[in-house]
Amino acid sequence: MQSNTDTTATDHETVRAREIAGEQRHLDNVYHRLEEKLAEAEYILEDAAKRVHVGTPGALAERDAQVYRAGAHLQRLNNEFEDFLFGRVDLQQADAPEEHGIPSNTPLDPADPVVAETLHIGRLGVLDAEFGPLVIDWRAPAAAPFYRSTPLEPGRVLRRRVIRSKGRKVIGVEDDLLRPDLTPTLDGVELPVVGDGALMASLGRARSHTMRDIVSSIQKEQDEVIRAAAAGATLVTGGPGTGKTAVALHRAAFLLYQDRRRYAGGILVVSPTPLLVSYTEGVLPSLGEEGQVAIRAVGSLVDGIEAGTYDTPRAARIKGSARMVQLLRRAARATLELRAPQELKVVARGEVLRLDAGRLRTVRGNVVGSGGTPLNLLRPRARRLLLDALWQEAVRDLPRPADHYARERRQEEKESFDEYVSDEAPFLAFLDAWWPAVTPRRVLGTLKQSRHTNRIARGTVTPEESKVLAASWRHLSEHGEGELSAHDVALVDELQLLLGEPARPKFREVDAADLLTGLDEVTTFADRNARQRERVQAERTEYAHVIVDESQDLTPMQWRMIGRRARMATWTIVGDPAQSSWPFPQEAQAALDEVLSGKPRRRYTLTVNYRNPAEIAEVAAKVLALAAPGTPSPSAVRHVGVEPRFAAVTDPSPELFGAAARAELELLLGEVDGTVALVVPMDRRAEAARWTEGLGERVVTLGSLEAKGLEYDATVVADPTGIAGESEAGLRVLYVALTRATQRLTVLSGPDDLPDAAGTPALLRG
Ligand SMILES: Nc1ncnc2c1ncn2[C@@H]1O[C@H](COP(=O)(O)OP(=O)(O)OP(=O)(O)O)[C@@H](O)[C@H]1O
Repeated sequence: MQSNTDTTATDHETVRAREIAGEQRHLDNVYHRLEEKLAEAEYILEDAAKRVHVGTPGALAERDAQVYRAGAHLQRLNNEFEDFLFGRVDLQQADAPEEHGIPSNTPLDPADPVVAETLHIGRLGVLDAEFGPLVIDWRAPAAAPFYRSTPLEPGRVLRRRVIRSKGRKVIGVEDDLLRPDLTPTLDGVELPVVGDGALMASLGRARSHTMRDIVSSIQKEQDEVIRAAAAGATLVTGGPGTGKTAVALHRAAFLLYQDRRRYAGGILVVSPTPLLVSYTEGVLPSLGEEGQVAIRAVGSLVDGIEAGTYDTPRAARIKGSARMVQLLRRAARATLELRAPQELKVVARGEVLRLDAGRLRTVRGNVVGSGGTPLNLLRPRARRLLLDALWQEAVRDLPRPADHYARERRQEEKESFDEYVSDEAPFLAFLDAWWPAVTPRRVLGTLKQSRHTNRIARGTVTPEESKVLAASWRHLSEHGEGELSAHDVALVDELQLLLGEPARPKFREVDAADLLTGLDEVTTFADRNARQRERVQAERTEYAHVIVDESQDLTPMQWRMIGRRARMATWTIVGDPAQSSWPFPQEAQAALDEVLSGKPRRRYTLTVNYRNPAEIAEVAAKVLALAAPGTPSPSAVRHVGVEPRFAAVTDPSPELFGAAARAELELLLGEVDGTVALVVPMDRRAEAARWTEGLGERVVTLGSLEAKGLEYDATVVADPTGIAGESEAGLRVLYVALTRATQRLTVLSGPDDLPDAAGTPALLRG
């Protein structure tokens, strides 16, 4: 005979199985409909292809538009969605009819327990043959109650359900009853409630090397950010693990859904490291969005350059500072003048004409003027002013023309003089040497000479700082070839602006000063064509919306670089000042203010830590109190029942320390199913890579700055004192390292920071 508890358990299983079977029927209907839509899209494509012979421009344009729409539709339907259908809400009767497709969220009678409407939520909207909603796109206004309703503010929602499926098979449902005070009914039968809630189930899962979307469990405060209006700038702060990265990516998908035409202009997501880029890259495709969103590391924003080295904290601090603008301006000019010939000598009109060093200096000053035109674009102007100066030499001893006819004749002579001289080999060779095309890398190449750097840096950085800068570029060739850091990339971008693209000699050279004054001479088709091409190229570096992740780390120079790609854009900026590795927040804020200049801002704070269990969050909070006193810790939503482990190596030998780190990693590999990370000070990365050799793919070794934004099932933070002492921002970097784990944390200290009797190293005793 069965006991009472057994009976209850069996009943639960029966109810669960029945509910799963019900959702399976709905999912089968959805796939059936999707197949019909797929066939329709294929037909449209074929039909459009047949219309290739219809000749009128209007018909061809319509065909193109049709092909585009059908192709996009096909691509989205063909996407292999995991959990295509993931949510359901059962709603009370609304107090008002739908308006503009948005259902009222207020019940006619809050005490009415009857389910009047059921909505299913999924990654894409699917309509049945009668245009009734089979699935509502998660981004549609009608789906908002799924994310916004809470037991405190349930709106019309009686029950919220998360549906889990694999391929086409429903494998589980998790319910939240939002009106426990009522006994909701559907078709006269009590509404069953299955499972313990979806959020906890999803947070407890093992982590892999890629981030998952959170579409089935977005929380209310996160949903408000995702659906915030696009205009101006949306600024989001929140502690580690509060979902800032996840929210930022879901917001990109939301914006595309809401205004695909506008955001077809491109959404740029700026990430701090290539590691975080590859970690987050899969999220948007899993939401059905690809193509319009470019996720790029801050060191990869300039085409053709991939930052590959790290600066020392000292060098990074100088390179990131806005003082570099002035220094680079001078460096660009100095590079132009480097090895410039001191005399111009040409033979024309039967005599030798010369411009000496003093005269050349004056001409150069006039070329540059005060307009701030990029140096490379000034070459046509340099050519013209040199010709003018030579002409003055040529007519030095002639009387001034007396009347209009004489002036006209002189002008004609000047024109043939210009034509003759500008084709002369000595003049051309001089121009090449005196106004060479300068590349950003070439400028950096000159700065590796500390004496040169010191000379031009006067008043912008100290002699000692210029030595640090020069040392950081010592590995570059004279032309600046060699690996660059993420901070260098921002400098290259700034230089690109100061220098401009070198003029293209193929076309008539356009005087940039004329362009600036608005005087446009008669242009050839080639000119217009070339300019048009330049404009299109320039537009490719501009985006309609820019999302900045880990914004707290951006330097003023990096803000300037990103700002140049977002002149017309709206913004979403997420970050956590307490995790900042940039030591001068006020300077960075000033650069951001300049970039956002006058755009309206809306601010949000995320308060719940979904990553770290409370046991780990508590240790991190101690470091937070030191790193950013007064900053509140986000509250952790779960406990794992295991305290972080503190281990120590008393012997100073690096080998013993390495062996201990390896042993700790092996221990953790046995305790968790997913990934395990070892985080070490930046300058111990090479030795740490040796400690972990052969431990397999689940183990990752990271320098402290590389850990930004990433997460693992378990982490070993080795040499916390070393990490804290790396720079002025070291404690904040340590705070980042301590908040990467979803289940287990081990802190391994060396002899500099031995634990007390309770096992806690001095640094973490708080
Ligand atoms: N609503 C949610 N449902 C399920 N998981 C969530 C939810 N919100 C966040 N998470 C998970 O919590 C973890 C932390 O999220 P995320 O990396 O976006 O946080 P973050 O605020 O960017 O953290 P950090 O500042 O440390 O980089 C991720 O695994 C994410 O999937």
